[in-house]
Amino acid sequence: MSDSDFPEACPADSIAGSWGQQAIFNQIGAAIMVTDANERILRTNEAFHRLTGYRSEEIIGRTPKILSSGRQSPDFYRRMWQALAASGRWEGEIWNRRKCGEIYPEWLIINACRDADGAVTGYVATFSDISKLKHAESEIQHLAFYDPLTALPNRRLLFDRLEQACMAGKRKADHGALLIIDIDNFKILNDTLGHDIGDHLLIEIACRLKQCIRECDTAARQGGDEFAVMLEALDPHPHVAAVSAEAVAEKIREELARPVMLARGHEHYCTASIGVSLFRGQEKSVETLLKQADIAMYKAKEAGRNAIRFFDQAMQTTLDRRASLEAGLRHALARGEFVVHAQPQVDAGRGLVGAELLLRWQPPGQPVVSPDDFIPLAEESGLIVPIGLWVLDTACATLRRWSELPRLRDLYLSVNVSARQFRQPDFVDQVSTALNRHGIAARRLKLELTESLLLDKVEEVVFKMRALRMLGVRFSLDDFGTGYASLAYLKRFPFEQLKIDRSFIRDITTDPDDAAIVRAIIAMGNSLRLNVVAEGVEDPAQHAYLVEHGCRFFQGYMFGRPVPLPQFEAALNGGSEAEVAVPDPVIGVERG
Ligand SMILES: Nc1nc2c(ncn2[C@@H]2O[C@H](COP(=O)(O)O[C@H]3[C@@H](O)[C@H](n4cnc5c(=O)[nH]c(N)nc54)O[C@@H]3COP(=O)(O)O)[C@@H](O)[C@H]2O)c(=O)[nH]1
Repeated sequence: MSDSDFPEACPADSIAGSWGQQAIFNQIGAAIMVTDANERILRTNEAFHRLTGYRSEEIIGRTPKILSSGRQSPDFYRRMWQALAASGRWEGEIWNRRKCGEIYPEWLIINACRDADGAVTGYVATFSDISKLKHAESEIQHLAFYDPLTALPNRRLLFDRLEQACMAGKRKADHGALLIIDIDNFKILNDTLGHDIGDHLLIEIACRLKQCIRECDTAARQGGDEFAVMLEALDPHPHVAAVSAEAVAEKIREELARPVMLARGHEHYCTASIGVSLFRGQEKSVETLLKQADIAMYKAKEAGRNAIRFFDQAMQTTLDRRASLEAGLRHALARGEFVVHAQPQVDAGRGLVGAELLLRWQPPGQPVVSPDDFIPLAEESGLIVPIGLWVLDTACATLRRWSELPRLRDLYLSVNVSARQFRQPDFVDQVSTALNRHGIAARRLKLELTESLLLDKVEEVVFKMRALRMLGVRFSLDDFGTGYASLAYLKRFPFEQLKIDRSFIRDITTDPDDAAIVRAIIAMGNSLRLNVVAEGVEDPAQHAYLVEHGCRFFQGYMFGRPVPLPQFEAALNGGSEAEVAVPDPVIGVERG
């Protein structure tokens, strides 16, 4: 039965009396209470007794005040009576008290009863307990705004609170600070010890973060191993605010560095990289603030992790430059602004065995942009996929041309393949399409991969490499020594070549540690039957040392700097070879 079932114009006692059949009244699921015009209770039903705990004889003749919880203000009741007087009806949420003293929320509908002259003769109230509904609502609310694992506010709630803090900051002129806290090497812990242990660590981190901040601050989990802390009302002076924020960041860093006892007896030492950005009022948007703190956090990572970095103007300048570079990069391919340079690779007798193709970006009217500046950007934005395809296609087209020139047809060409490009599901197809389109021998194409690619989804990487090896394509491991892969680990991957990173070659004749590392890499590489290439060879002393210790292939300024591809081809194909700066060039055939 709904409230509309009650007649609008009828005397209350007639409802009580004429519906005299208490049995019918009692079958109604909602609690019902009928009062006279003075609010004296005339009649109630079974549902009323179940809900309030009062029996009929305890309640008849009393007023509904007996149910009052005291939670509603006098103003609330004033408005309720105004509505009843005006429209004869009121509906809303109200907190009442059961006989046992328990306070509960109910949805209450009151209809005024009037006689034929329109005078109020009483009221009929129907109500139901909405505790379960409220509980479900608050659970939904919790799930929407809190992280289920750590019970910390989630990214959404943090965003709301940042917006509120910025609005409050405008009035108070105080600076606040946002700290982005990323747990170093969390992925390794998760992958090696399992997700349960990873979860355990995240919960412990959440507890420690809460201990480091004041009641008015917010600690949140952004997702994964990234947390955030919002510090409010620090100081009107940015320097003072920065000092306070740094003190909290340092406290967090120290607190997180204390050992954590994980399940199965693992004692874990955790470090964190923390980025800080100050804010005041609405000087910047919350999106900008989050971005800035994030950039500062990446600076902390770049500084070797376990560090704190503040976002500052220099970082903003970098950000602006990156944004304009990215905008330009989006059109660079379509506008034909990319070119490739080639750098020779030689054997121990200085015979040319191949070349590496290196990408250059030449925006019109501007200086050439170094790949070190635009490749990371292209990777982040995904543009590396079409750009990498273009390089691959250019390499195949070049090999096709070379195949018809006797002095060049035995050379191989190496191209760099970024992790994101390699991870494309159709990467194998992309390579084989490029090979077929130009009809070249796949063994002349060498793909340079870096160690970082080998640390994740190993089976997938091996599968793709094997598929391409079956076509004849060869693989070179680039920048070896800078990552984490050991030579034993490398045995799983079908590499044919290994390039010692140039940072080890630079001081090889003066730094005994670098020299020892290089000797070990050459010895192990040779024993694994890999062609070891030393890159970055700049002078004869480095070259002599490398030859003496068994290195057989070389790349570096000593044998030729990267030059535009047409210049490289012209020099080798009948032109002046000195232009390629390959001293004593002997066009050789690759060994091994
Ligand atoms: N995913 C792709 N990455 C690419 C591509 N083209 C280049 N790159 C990567 O960019 C990084 C920088 O490259 P670059 O500025 O071209 O530097 C190369 C050489 O110029 C430099 N080099 C070579 N010899 C010497 C030397 O004797 N001294 C010295 N100081 N530098 C030297 O080394 C770079 C070659 O690096 P590598 O590829 O590791 O062999 C670089 O990481 C490129 O990989 C591309 O098309 N796709």
